[in-house]
Parts: sequence; structure tokens; C-alpha cells
Amino acid sequence: MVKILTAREMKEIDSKATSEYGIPSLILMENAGIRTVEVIEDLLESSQSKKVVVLAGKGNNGGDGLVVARHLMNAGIHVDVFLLAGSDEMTPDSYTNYQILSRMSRNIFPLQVEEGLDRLMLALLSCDLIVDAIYGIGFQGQMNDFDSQIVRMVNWSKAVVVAVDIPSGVEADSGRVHGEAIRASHTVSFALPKIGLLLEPGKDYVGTLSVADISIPAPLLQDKNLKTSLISEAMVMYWLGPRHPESHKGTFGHALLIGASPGLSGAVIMAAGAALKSGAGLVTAAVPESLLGVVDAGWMEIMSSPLAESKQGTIALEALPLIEGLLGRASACAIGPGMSRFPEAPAILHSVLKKAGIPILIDADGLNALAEDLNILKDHQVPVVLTPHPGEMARLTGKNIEEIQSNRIAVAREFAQQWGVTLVLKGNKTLIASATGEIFLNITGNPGMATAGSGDVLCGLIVGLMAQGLRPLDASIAGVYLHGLAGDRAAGIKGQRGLLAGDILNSLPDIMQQFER
Ligand SMILES: NC(=O)C1=CN([C@@H]2O[C@H](COP(=O)(O)OP(=O)(O)OC[C@H]3O[C@@H](n4cnc5c(N)ncnc54)[C@H](O)[C@@H]3O)[C@@H](O)[C@H]2O)[C@@H](O)CC1
Ligand SMILES: [K+]
Repeated sequence: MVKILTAREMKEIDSKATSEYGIPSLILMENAGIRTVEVIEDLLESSQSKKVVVLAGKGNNGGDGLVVARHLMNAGIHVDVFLLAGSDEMTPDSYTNYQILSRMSRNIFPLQVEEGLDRLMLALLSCDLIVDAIYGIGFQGQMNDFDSQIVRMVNWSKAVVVAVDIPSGVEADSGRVHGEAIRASHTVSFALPKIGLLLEPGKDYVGTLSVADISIPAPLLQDKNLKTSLISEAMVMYWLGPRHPESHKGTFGHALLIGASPGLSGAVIMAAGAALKSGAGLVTAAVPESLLGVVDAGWMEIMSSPLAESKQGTIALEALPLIEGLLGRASACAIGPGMSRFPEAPAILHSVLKKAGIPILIDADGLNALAEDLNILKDHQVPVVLTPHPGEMARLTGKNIEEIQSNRIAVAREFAQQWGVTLVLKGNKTLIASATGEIFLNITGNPGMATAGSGDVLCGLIVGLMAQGLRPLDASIAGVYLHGLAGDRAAGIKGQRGLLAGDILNSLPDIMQQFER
């Protein structure tokens, strides 16, 4: 499993490497510098003159930059070092490296002097490569005007920019950028990727990302207390192997979908299609009776069940006994797609959660019903998966969308832990929070997938995988990953603008097939 780290987790790892294993922090800094130099030397191979500018800040990131400068000088490369802070502000390890470098070279220039920026400008004009060691993972918030001016000069330059650990100005935990930040062509991050390198807007500043071993002892990087992971192909492969030759349709479960209302029957059809294509053995759509024909026409392969309906054509409370019977025959259920909002919806949802003996996924209008009364969740005995987009998450939490989007991991984790559910927070880089506080970040998918019905496909995919016996958390992780891959494949054929949810659905079998090897 690929772990990704917050700044605090990385700092704890660094300090344990020193306190528990006795690796001096200067060695970690030396390794960080050497590994960055390896990347730089590859990049400089084709350039004739080989001139480098190193920008070093006051923290340990600046110290890494000073190590880089020393090794490049030793390799015969012309290096100009510019210091954003006085030596009295440097951390102890940075100061040690500053002293060593001062004995080796005169090309170390303070920037906070009158001619500082002019000299930098000249150096930037003639260099091939710039090393950004201004700020690392210790940075938060916004740079001051002076630093911002330097960042703008770097971003304006035509030289290749290599960021040490993280582009300066990007927040390591969130990827947020509040003012200026270095636009790197390459970023060399240490030990494990930091979360902010993978999330927009930070991700857009990273360029090509490499992750370098700086000799942190492996057990520290595999610690089970590291709670954030990147979803990988290997994880999904593990759950979706080849099928046993003796299997029959009963082996692959029975997915039940409850939803639809006049004008919104397509949502259940999309979800049913995804459940079928996920490999579920049987799929039943339970919909208001007047919509039965429409939904039946959607797929020949599904079964359907007519539910008693209100005057408005939405599911009526009288449908509950039939729903209870259906729940008894299914192996997983999704409630909500196209269900619409109506006064009885919370009571229907509540009853489903109380009666069910199978995992329940709540999506779309099911989530809106839940937002009316979150206490409904108190009664659940079975695993519950929620799949909100940021707007639905806002209704569930009472927070506004901006609060949610700027704090996706923390908001999702808190909710999932508080209510004991698996929470799939959709959006750019959908993430899954487990009831135990783990986070799984997905990086498949593209903006073309922000289209009507895309969420219904995801809902069907996850419930279909749950019906086949995947744990709800695993089904959510696999579903989100496969949904993104199918969307990427569909975008490759149709482009992002013309992409429809049906195209995601049509790409699913090819994607699923890759996992049957
Ligand atoms: N043992 C370690 O801790 C190691 C650290 N390493 C490097 O050290 C970096 C982390 O070092 P530091 O924790 O010293 O942090 P930084 O080098 O990122 O420096 C942050 C400094 O800027 C200040 N700061 C934060 N936000 C600011 C803002 N908006 N405006 C102005 N100043 C701001 C902080 O208070 C701190 O003094 C890593 O990114 C990595 O490059 C590596 O050398 C490997 C070993
Ligand atoms: K940096």
C-alpha cells in the first residue's frame, strides 16, 4: 500500500529516525541533497554550460538546498547560492551546511541587501536550472511580499526548476496555495509523497514527481498509524482476481437498487447497468410502479419490482413490506438514485437501515433524506456506505462547500468516524474515509466525468461489488478507482467535453477485463 503523508507525520518519522534509530538528522539532510543532485545531474546532461542557481530558505529545506549546492560544485558545475534568510535564522543543520559551503565557495549571496534582487535577476537570466529550496513541508499560509517577488522571478525564468521536497508556497497537507508558489518542472520528495503534492492546486505546481529514499528505516514508513494511502492498481487487483470455473450467477450476489421518481428514472437505469457490469450475478431495481416499464426497458438483464407510490409518483410508505422482502433476498442494496426529495423519504430510509441484514449504500436523494435526520444512522446494524458530492456533504454536516473542499480529508474522516460509516467524498480526487479513520485517495478520473449520471454509475459499481462479497470499504475503494479508469478510457475515446455517463458505463467492461488476468 502506498502511504502518503502529512507534514506532521513526515516530521515525526524524521525525528524517530534520529531518536529511535540513531540516524543523525544531518545524514538525512545529506541524503536528501544527494538524491536531489542525482535528478539534477540527469536533467543537466544535455545542457552545455551547466549553470545552476540554488535558492535557500531559513528552514531545513534550505539546508537541503545547501547540500545540493555543495555536491554540484564538487561535480564542477557553476552554482550561485542565494539566501532568503540570514545565517542567524537558519536551523542548526542548515547552519552547519552553510558553514561548510562558505568555506568552499564565495558564490553565496544574501538576498536581503540592496543589490540582492538585481544580482539574482542576472543569475536567473543565464542559468540552466534553478533549485527551489525556499520552503519545504514546514510552510503554511502565504509568503511575504519579498519572497513572493522572488517566486515570481523564478516562475518567469525559462530555466528548468527543481523543487526540493515540495514546491515552495504549496501547503503539504492540503495542496493549498494562498499566494505565489514555485512552478516546478520536477519535484524530488523524500521518503513518501506528501498529500499536498497530489491534490489540486498544489499538484499543478509539482511537475514530474519523484520520491527519493533518504535512508529512513522501512518500519517507520510502514507504520500502521499512517492513515492515508493512495489507491493503487495492486490493491484493486487483489480484490478482483480471475473467477473460479465452478462459479454460477448465485456466486456473484444480488444487488438491489431502490430509487427513481418521475423524470429521474435514468439514475436507477445507470446504476443498474453499472451493477451488472461490475459483475453482480443478479440486479433488481425496485422503483415506483408507474416507472416499471421505463426501467425494464433500460436493461434486459435486470429484474424489477413495482413499489407502491404516492400521488406524485414517488415511493410510498406502503411499499415498505415489499422492500423488506427484497432486502431479504439481496446481498447488497443501494438506496437513493433518482428517488427525489419527498416527505416520507427519511422514514423509508430509516426503515431500510433498520430492517436490512446486508450492506447498504446511500446515494443522492438517499443522502438528502439522511440530511433531514442524521440520527437515522444511529440505528444501523449493517455496514453503511455514503457517497456524497461536496454539496450533499454540506447538507450532511451543516458546513459550507468551501469549508468542505478546503478540508476534504479532515471533514470526511471526522464524519466517517463519528457515524461509523464508509464515506466516499466525491469530487476531483475522490477520497474514501473508513470508520476507523483511514483515508484512501484516488487519482484516476478526469474533469469530463463531472456530468449527469456519473455518480449513478459509481453507486451501481460499488453496490455491485459489495453484492459480490467485497467488504464495503474495499468495494468503495475499488469502485472509485475503476470508475475513474473507465472515465479516463472514455475521455480518451470521446474527449472530456462530450463525455457522457453512458460512455463511462460502456468503458467499464474493458477496464474490468484488465483485472481478470
Ligand atoms: N530531519 C528532518 O527534519 C529533515 C528535513 N528535511 C527537509 O526539511 C524540510 C522541513 O524543514 P522545516 O521544518 O525546517 O521547514 P521548512 O524548511 O519548510 O521551513 C519552514 C520555515 O518557514 C517558516 N514558515 C512557515 N510558513 C511561513 C510563511 N507563510 N511565511 C514565512 N515563513 C513561514 C516556518 O516557521 C519555518 O521556520 C523538508 O521539507 C525537507 O526538505 C530533509 O532535510 C530531511 C530531513
Ligand atoms: K521547496
